[in-house]
Amino acid sequence: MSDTPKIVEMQVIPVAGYDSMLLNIAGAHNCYFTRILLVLKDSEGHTGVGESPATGVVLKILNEAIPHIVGQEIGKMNQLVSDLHKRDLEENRAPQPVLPGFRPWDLERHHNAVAVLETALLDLMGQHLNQPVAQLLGPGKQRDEVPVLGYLFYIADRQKTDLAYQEGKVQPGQHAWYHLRHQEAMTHEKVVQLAEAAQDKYGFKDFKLKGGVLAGEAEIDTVRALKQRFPQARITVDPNASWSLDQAIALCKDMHGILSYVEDPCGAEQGFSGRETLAEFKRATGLPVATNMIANDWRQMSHALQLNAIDIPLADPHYWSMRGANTIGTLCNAWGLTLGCHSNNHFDVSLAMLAHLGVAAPGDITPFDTHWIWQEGQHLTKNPLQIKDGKLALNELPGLGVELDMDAVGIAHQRYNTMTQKDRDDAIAMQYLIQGWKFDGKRATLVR
Ligand SMILES: O=C(O)[C@H](O)[C@@H](O)[C@H](O)[C@@H](O)C(=O)O
Ligand SMILES: [Mg+2]
Repeated sequence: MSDTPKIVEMQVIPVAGYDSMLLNIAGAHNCYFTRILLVLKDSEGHTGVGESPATGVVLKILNEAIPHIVGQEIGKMNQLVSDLHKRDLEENRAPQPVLPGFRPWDLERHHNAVAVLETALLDLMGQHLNQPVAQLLGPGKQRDEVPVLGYLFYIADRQKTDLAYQEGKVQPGQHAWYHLRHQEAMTHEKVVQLAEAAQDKYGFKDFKLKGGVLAGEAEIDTVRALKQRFPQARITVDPNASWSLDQAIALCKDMHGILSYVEDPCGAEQGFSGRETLAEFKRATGLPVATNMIANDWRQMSHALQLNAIDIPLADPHYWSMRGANTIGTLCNAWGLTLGCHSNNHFDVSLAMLAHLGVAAPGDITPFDTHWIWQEGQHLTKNPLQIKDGKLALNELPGLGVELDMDAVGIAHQRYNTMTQKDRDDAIAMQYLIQGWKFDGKRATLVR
């Protein structure tokens, strides 16, 4: 049996990039977002990479995994991933520090370690086989392009803080989007202006509004304004389950033809799980439901499907893993559901991960989430994919198809090292806007 290449080096590199003061139920994004790059080098001279959300727990799990990975053959990928999953679960079972600004869907972050290892190994395996990662997922490549949506946020006034947000100064010849994405946008008009600039720059046909920020009625009015400006667009809103079931029904029941689907309109309440309240919401409104909060492992997924609670599972490869998310795509195709993909702020390695997942997903897919438009320009690879006409397309390279720009990675790593608060905590920036602000999953961020 011929050996496959051996892993000769494993680097775990936390990095930070600039972010805008984007608002959501957890508060306001700080001026930096953090990610982890996992870099594997093998005896054939190939470099495999993966990107993950960054928490101290994920860093700890990955760094402790190094001696278990280096020296192993890439052909043992499944064994290496499942062994790490077992160690990850043990880490999970240990009493976890309650993260500041803790949010129920943060738990999946701890599976990030397993997912990012699998991604880097798939990158190496693809290079060894001279195939794109998409061909190693499920039934292989299904399409050439992946539709992605314009992910819109209300943006707070960064000048009310002393945090190091980018000003986004108008540069001659630069697209207006690069200025607007740093400016306050708290009205329907300003959000529509963001959508117009994003559509002009990236060609989006569909939009998602991050809700859970203003009163539900105001956010529905913003959705109406977006639909009026872009009558052909599929539009959704995601209040991260901060609306009560009754409130969600009242806000959405008359939105047929305006909202194409709703993401996590409600969640656990009064002893009922989010799976149960979403099922009731669907029955009451007839609107399709997407989620990245209540169907985040196979046990939750089974209950969600038995209750007919969801239509669009947002399978994020950063916690399901690339192959886990692709399996959900297979399940969606067989069971009449529609695959979507959740995102957090990310760099261009994650952009490539989303693209390979989308290219290989069987059946119909809904436009994938991506936060890339908020970070585009901060490249950590030499050849980032581009969003054109609202779509992503793979390049011709094997594996993940990315080549790290180690100078840029070094700068982003240094930026991470300068940060005092490294784990995400949206309450910090939010407390500049509302003194003493605390996270409350059932109260919109600015409704205090
Ligand atoms: O503020 C954000 O970037 C979003 O609220 C995310 O934290 C969140 O996970 C979002 O992407 C989602 O779809 O729920
Ligand atoms: Mg969501």
